[in-house]
Amino acid sequence: MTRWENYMNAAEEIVAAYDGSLPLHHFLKNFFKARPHMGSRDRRRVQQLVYQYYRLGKWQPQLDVRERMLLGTFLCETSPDALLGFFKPEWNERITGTVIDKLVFLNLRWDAASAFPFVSHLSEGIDPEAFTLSYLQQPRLFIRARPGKKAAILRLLEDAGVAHETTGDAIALANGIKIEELLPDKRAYEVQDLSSQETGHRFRPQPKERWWDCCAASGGKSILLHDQQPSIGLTVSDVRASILENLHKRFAEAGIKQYDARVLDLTKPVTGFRPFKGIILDAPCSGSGTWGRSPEHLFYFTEDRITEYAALQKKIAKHVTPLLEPGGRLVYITCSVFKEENEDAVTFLQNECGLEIEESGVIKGYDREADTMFVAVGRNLT
Ligand SMILES: C[S@@+](CC[C@H](N)C(=O)[O-])C[C@H]1O[C@@H](n2cnc3c(N)ncnc32)[C@H](O)[C@@H]1O
Repeated sequence: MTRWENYMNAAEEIVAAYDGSLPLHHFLKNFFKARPHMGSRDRRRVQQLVYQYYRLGKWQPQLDVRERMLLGTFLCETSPDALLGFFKPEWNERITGTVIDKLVFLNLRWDAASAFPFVSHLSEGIDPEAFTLSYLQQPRLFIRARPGKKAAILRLLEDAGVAHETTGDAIALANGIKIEELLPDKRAYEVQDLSSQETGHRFRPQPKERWWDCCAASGGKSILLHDQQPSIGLTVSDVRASILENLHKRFAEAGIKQYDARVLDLTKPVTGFRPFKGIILDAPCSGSGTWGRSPEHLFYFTEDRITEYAALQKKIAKHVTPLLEPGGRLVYITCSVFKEENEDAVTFLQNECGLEIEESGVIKGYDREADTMFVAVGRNLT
């Protein structure tokens, strides 16, 4: 059997065994751990086949797993591929064409609604075809240069001959780059998606204000906020004590020492805080704006979960908004593309939480190899 056939067999075995209950990258880690004879090159190639299979979502369901993997490879790859050359040499000759050219060659039509069965839930302004086609590519890796560090980072990248692109403080790099080896000073940057960085344009903290990042996770938004105004009084919380451990480590690396951290379940009323000038509610959500990085969700996510997330977001919003000072601002963020988690949440913030909405909208990432997010700013006018 050739190497290519072995790769196909392993990838098929993975797809047959995987049921979506673990993140795919965890499942793959366990799968390869149990097969130490597979070298890193073999693992990478098998993994790529599996991801390309899921990138097609539920499009072309009549094809068997093998055919879908080859179709995924053809549509997702942009340079000649030895495995594709072995199984489908006539496709491999056209690999450098655009996705549209490839579809024409195969006499296929992209069907956004079958690739992504949740099209009817998309937030306003999202183009279904462009958005769903973006799942064929993994978004790029983005870092955020911390204040005063951008020039030094760019010098290091240039000296190492690493391709990169900058947008403000964001630097886009190819996936798979060994960032820790390239940029050993961890205080100089944070790994953070471009759209996620742009949510921070709405924070606008003033000196000495009190801010609360109420769903802080490991603190990506908090560090961004603190970099904008290091004199703020910062409170962070999350329902998971374990993720706050990561936050403490990340804050220490970022040189942030003064803050208050609490484990809080915001589905319950919150007591013991003085009101805040600013609250960041980076809500637990479907993550559908980031599925280009985890395309297995295209296959395993179920529609009923949209309603569950929307209910959770409303419950949290209802409990945190009373902690806004008069004139204080709430920045509501999701990495979702579903209107139930976005526009409907804004209506709720306005009608049920009494906030005046200053701005709201999608931050598109799908047309620039980044995640797609949603942000709204509401003010307490009482
Ligand atoms: C989108 S993540 C936050 C990401 C983070 N702000 C960042 O920039 O890295 C949402 C967080 O909400 C937390 N969460 C979920 N349910 C919660 C609840 N009931 N109360 C408080 N936090 C909750 C999750 O543990 C998760 O860490």
